[in-house]
Amino acid sequence: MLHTIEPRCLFIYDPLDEIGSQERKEFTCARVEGYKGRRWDGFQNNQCQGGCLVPEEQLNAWIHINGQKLCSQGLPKFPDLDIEHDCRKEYARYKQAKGWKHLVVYKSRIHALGLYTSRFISRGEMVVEYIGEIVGLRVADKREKEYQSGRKLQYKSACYFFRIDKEHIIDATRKGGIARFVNHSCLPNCVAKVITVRHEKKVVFLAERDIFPGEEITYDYHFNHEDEGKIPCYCYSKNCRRYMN
Ligand SMILES: C[S@@+](CC[C@H](N)C(=O)[O-])C[C@H]1O[C@@H](n2cnc3c(N)ncnc32)[C@H](O)[C@@H]1O
Repeated sequence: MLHTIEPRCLFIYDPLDEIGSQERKEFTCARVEGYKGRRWDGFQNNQCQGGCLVPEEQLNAWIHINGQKLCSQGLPKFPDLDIEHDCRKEYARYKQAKGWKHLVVYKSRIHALGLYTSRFISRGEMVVEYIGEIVGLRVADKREKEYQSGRKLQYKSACYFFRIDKEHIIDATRKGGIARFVNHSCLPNCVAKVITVRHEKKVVFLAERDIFPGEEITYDYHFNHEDEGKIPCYCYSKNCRRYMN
């Protein structure tokens, strides 16, 4: 399947609409792939607003490793997403507190691997940064073909491109962080946002609501609806649009 990295293919998505601003940006996850879904083995049936809870013993293991408490008591309060707040400050806080330490890559019932939290995350908190190589469209096009060709088999089944603006893509395929494992949901618990820190663009995922230990971290990929071929969605949320594009 093809990725949507050409400008004409990409949906112009404004995450700021979702957090109450009129300002428009142009970025999204740049990935298209058909997938047949997976059985729900190993997962509890109790859903949390489209989230996904891992088996309890697994969660206990993570909490044991991370030394985290299951509840939000004692954690600092973060501002509501409706209220304008300084994302750069939140970014600095995340970096200082090593905010990614509580995130775990684990099998997902949505697709292959997913990213989970082992601790409570408050609404408005920065969850993770999408890290990778920043490349131009031409390089991204070339790499896309390379990844899709038989030569790089390990990258064939998943693509880790995130478009940050008209000219740049973050490629997390070979050099990337754990945010590349964040799956799409039609009822996500995070929203993606591009911020500028010291003249550099960063992609950050912010919690759109409180997220509980064991929940899978998700955001809405906002794939372009005009892409040829429908890509089935397996987010299993109650308002699933059935297709990612
Ligand atoms: C950035 S990867 C996400 C991580 C991926 N699960 C992995 O294990 O590498 C994006 C790809 O995951 C798959 N995916 C993510 N969310 C999905 C969903 N809701 N339904 C179907 N496939 C999904 C699609 O193949 C998509 O192109």
